[in-house]
Amino acid sequence: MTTQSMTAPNMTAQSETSNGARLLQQAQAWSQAGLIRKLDWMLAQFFYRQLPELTELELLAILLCSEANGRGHVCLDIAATLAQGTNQAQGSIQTQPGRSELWQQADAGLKQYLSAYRMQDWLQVLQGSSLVSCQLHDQQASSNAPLVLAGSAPFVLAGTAHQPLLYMRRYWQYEQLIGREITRRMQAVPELAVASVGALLQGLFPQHKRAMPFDWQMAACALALRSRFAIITGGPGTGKTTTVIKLLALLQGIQLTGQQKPLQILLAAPTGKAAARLNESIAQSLQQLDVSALPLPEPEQLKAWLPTQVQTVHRLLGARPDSRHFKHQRQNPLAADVVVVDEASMVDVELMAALVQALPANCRLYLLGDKDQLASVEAGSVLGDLCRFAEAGNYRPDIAAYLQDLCAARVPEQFVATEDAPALAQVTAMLRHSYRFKEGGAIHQLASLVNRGGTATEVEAAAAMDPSENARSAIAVIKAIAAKQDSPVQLLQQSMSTSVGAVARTTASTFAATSFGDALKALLLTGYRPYLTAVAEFDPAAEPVQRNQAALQILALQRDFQLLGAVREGDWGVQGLNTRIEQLLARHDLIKPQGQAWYPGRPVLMTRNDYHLQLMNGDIGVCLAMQEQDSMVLRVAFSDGEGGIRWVLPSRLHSVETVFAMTVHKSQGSEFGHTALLLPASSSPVLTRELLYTGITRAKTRFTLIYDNDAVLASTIAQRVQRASGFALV
Ligand SMILES: Nc1ncnc2c1ncn2[C@@H]1O[C@H](COP(=O)(O)OP(=O)(O)OP(=O)(O)O)[C@@H](O)[C@H]1O
Repeated sequence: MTTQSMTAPNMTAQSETSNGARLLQQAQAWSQAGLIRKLDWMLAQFFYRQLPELTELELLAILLCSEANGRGHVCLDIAATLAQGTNQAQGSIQTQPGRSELWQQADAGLKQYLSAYRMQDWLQVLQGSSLVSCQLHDQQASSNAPLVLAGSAPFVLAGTAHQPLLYMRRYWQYEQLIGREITRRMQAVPELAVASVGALLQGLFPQHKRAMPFDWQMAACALALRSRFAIITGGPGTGKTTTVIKLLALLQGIQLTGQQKPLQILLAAPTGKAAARLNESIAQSLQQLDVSALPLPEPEQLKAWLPTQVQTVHRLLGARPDSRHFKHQRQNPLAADVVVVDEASMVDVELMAALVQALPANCRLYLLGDKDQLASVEAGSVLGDLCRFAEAGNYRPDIAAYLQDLCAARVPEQFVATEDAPALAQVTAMLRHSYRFKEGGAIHQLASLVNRGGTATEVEAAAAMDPSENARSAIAVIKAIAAKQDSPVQLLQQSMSTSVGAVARTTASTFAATSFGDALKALLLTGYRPYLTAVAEFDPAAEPVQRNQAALQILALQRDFQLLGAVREGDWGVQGLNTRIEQLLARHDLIKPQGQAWYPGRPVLMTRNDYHLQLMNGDIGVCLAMQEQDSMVLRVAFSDGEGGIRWVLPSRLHSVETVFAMTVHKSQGSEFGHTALLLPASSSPVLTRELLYTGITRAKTRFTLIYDNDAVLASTIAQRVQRASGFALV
């Protein structure tokens, strides 16, 4: 491909139609260069074939809208695209070395296309397009407006004239649906007998056990009680599960007091792994729940009314194989009075829309999650968008007074706002104190520092003018945290400059030796040795009970160390790492693959739900050899979530990958004893503060950051995930 083939449009001489054809030619080159996806180009081409009269700008809009969806945006933010030009477009680069020159050319070509049009041109063309329904509205428009179906055009132009947003129609409908359902639930404030509720609340949060004068966990319960929709957000270990169990106890306590039947409560999480983890922490929270001080005739009865089983959101909704549609939807809603979704940051806009549609009208919906974690892999960042008031509180004076009544403590002044503070803020609670990591503990310190972009306080973070400067100065603090004696945070600098060409020239056997430095090798060998030693000691002929116990032990040891990668592909992507780690472990006799895909000790990650095998996306299993009758066979051991083992034939596992290393995205919803995160050598759009924060917060006891240079670390801290959406509605 030549430079010329990717150059800019000639807007003047040609007719619009032939410009359209030329744009598609360019788009093909852009997709070959990795700037956009093939799908984006093909979509624009499809429309052009159907409607050859489409103008260049309409085709460009289709192309960029599709490309934006591919990067997780719900819509194309036209103003941001025009303002940021290349920066915005750079988000689509898949860090694939060797592509960069072509990519730069493609990027320059696209930039020229963008610079040829002003916002007015976009608005004019899109408003007049047969492909676009126009739903532009004034920012002040009522959020209670009924859902307008916007005809049947495949695209919808929404937002405002200053910030127009172009949607593929279905994404626009998802947003409308979610907004409408949330607004409806927030407006339907249930009747509360404040005095008796206050007594129950005081019983669950006795004064002497409160960590600080104003207990945010208690406030979260109080806020959620008065609404059919609420959000509880907070970092790891801030007590989201503990709080929601108390909230559910309160709701059932109110039922008991009023001699009503128990509420039907359903608990869900987006992945099997997250559901399994929530199952464990629910069990722990229930055990710790002290109901003795509750003003009820038989307080212990309350515990029997609390749910213990968590399912995936897909299972809850009744997913159908190979279908986007669920068993439960508007015509066949869930039988539930309360639905709680944990790890809600991982729920994408499509799944959230399916969920809210499946709720009966009076059902309460509570979302829990860490707003600062990476958003869902699919389009949308629903929790992050809905949590935009969480830091500041923004409670109206009447809500602050209500909280003071119920919690017998004043809401700190900085969190109280004016009468017209947004409705969403009144149902959002942020838990601000970590009980798992010692406050001031090194991992917690590191996570907070990264989360604030290197600034000392949240207020400074919000006001930061130069994120790069803050991020650079944060590195000295990170080094100081790691340098403390016995620090659970470790920094490991590793040269990662090996180019793809060099890798190709290196034989497989010498490659690992040259690529992993001694310190990294030592880290990996120490990390994997305990579980691989247990695999080697696994007795293939043991009785089933002993066998299961040994397998459970191996799975627990496997979770003690996990390497996380920032990207999938490239020199230091997860796929390459897994291959090289296998080679390293084989050289040290810790595994014996002998050229086979399946071998004892191979850890595998489920990449899709498999309902037949009852295995969920995110489940991790370990391959083990065992004796069956007279022959040795391989079986993969997965936890069954109830303290037992599910043994699966390797040949039945179609959607698995080796997981010595996994991506940070896949690690969401999981925790590991020692977590090591590897950042690649050069900055890329995928290296963001949210990614680093998510990686750090997977660590329970130790965290190691493997990185090449300070610059990549600084740019990772400075760069934020920004996803376009129209959730300014609630
Ligand atoms: N108010 C509290 N006082 C003392 N300990 C608490 C309190 N709240 C929570 N904890 C403890 O802190 C730990 C973390 O709590 P919990 O699991 O509820 O947090 P979480 O926010 O749900 O965590 P995760 O990050 O795993 O989602 C638990 O051991 C819990 O018992």
